[in-house]
Amino acid sequence: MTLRYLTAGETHGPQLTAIIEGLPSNLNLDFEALNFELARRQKGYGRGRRMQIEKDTAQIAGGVRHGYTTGAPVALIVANNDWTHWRNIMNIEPIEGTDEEKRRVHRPRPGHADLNGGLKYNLKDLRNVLERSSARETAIRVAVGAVAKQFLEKFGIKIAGQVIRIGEIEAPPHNLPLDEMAKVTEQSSVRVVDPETEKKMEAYIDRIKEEGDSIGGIVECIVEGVPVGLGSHVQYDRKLDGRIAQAVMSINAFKGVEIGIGFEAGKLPGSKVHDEILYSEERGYHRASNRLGGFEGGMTNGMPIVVRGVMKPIPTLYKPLQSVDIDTKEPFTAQVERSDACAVPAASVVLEHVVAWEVAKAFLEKFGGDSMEEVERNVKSYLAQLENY
Ligand SMILES: Cc1cc2nc3c(=O)[nH]c(=O)nc-3n(C[C@H](O)[C@H](O)[C@H](O)COP(=O)(O)O)c2cc1C
Ligand SMILES: C=C(O[C@@H]1CC(C(=O)O)=C[C@@H](OP(=O)(O)O)[C@H]1O)C(=O)O
Repeated sequence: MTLRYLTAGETHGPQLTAIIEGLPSNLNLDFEALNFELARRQKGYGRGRRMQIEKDTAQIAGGVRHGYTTGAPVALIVANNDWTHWRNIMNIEPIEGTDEEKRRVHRPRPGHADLNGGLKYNLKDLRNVLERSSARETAIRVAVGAVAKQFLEKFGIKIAGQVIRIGEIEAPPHNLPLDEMAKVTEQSSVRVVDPETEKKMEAYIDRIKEEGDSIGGIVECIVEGVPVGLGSHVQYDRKLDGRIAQAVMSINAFKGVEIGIGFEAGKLPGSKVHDEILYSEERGYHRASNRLGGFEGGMTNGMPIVVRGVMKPIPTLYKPLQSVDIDTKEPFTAQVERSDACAVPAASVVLEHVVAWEVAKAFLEKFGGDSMEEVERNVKSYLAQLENY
């Protein structure tokens, strides 16, 4: 059984829902850790007022008893506190009233899904598009990814993320071990290690906000402890680097993805790109460097997976941008309600979780098993095979 999930729910509807299928039984879930991940996603300098309304926690509505998975589908719910303010507007039953009362949206925002979704689904109320295209959905994706993260932790696989750039400000490189990096970035309002960079990024976001503008950036995620051989070279849709790229690009506002040195690889000769192969008794096969970010042939090579994604600036701007009213076909310059000015720190948490999911999925494909005990046996026997190779 492959691991899979679907989500449903609107940003101003009552809740977001996910169903995960294919998790082995007897996985002990730590609810506190799960909710901690949801809280992490809500933080970050530059977020709008919505995050003060929400206090995301996950409820489990199926597939878990006494803290352990049963092998049945796991149902997760994250409620929207803001729904109470949108009850009438989001009514599922038909309601009488004017457009104003229903708050019909007829002015599409450049950069958001509004116009394309309206045209494609033949919807004259663009709210029907934006409600689902909103990155509110990343809350439930983080809940799903947090379950995957906990599964991976049982096998010694750890994941952490950081912000690399916000607009013009780049974080300097550092050599902190993964655990340390996770601890330090957790204390940072912009998820960077260096306090000077944090200050600069905060000031930069303030300036952007004052100008009525928005800003994007670059985020990174590192996965350590991954065994050799997740994913496969034999078929395009089994290449794990390709699947991770798809997952990263599916995060709202992401416009690019890199594995390892990524686009730099196009500028350098092969001798400065490929990671030389070494062997020692204690470490077995390993690499002299990790420029390829843990992948060759769509398979993990045992080095840490390093993934970066670029987030464009938030589309909803206070600064007017030209658009066209779908009722009158007249141009207008958008005036806006509330929005995030910068959600890059939050996006770095989302990145960690979508990557965790893809790694967990590939892990279960490789090792199989209906219970944690069965997966553990399969992993152990594979690791013994590697040792004897
Ligand atoms: C964590 C996060 C928060 C976001 N917050 C906003 C926001 O407040 N306002 C907005 O217009 N877009 C926001 N976005 C981006 C939009 O959801 C995204 O641009 C939109 O769904 C269109 O999809 P696309 O940019 O991937 O093409 C956010 C994205 C993320 C990842
Ligand atoms: C709700 C979240 O992000 C939202 C993503 C979003 C968008 O258009 O993507 C727009 C904003 O929502 P609202 O229009 O209600 O202010 C953000 O707050 C969240 O991250 O939990």
